[in-house]
Amino acid sequence: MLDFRTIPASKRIAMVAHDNRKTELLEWALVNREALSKNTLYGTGTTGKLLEEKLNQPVIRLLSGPLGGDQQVGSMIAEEKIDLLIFFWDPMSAQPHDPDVKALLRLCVVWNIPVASNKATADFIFSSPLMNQDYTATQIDYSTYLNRKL
Ligand SMILES: O=C(CO)COP(=O)(O)O
Repeated sequence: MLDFRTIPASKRIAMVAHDNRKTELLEWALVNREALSKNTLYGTGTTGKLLEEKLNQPVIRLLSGPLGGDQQVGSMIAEEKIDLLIFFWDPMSAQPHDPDVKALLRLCVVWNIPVASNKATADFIFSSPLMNQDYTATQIDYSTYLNRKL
């Protein structure tokens, strides 16, 4: 259940792509340039730089993924500073920072953050009426889980 609260309709969107999927993300971003321009964009180092050039829109740049960028995005999610993640990760190649990628995707589940890993999902999210509403993805209630008997 979504909780309609304080976050304005403009979303704080983190955008990340592995090297083999950067072109795909840039293509999607260009097609959706107008919708993206209504939001605040964050990106890992290289992805952020390429997006800024392509969109001619400021992208707040974090570190490159292998240097800690994924962890920075995860930390922002845990601090409720990111509303939505578009992460085109590479399903065909191992990354040196695979544990960071997994940790980021895990935190998205913990904090109930919508994640797009491909164009189809990104399109579904961007065409959702929820994009124009004030909502915050609230943390799943883990109290039962945490109180469980071991
Ligand atoms: O490696 C990444 C995500 O795991 C992305 O990092 P860059 O945007 O710096 O290429």
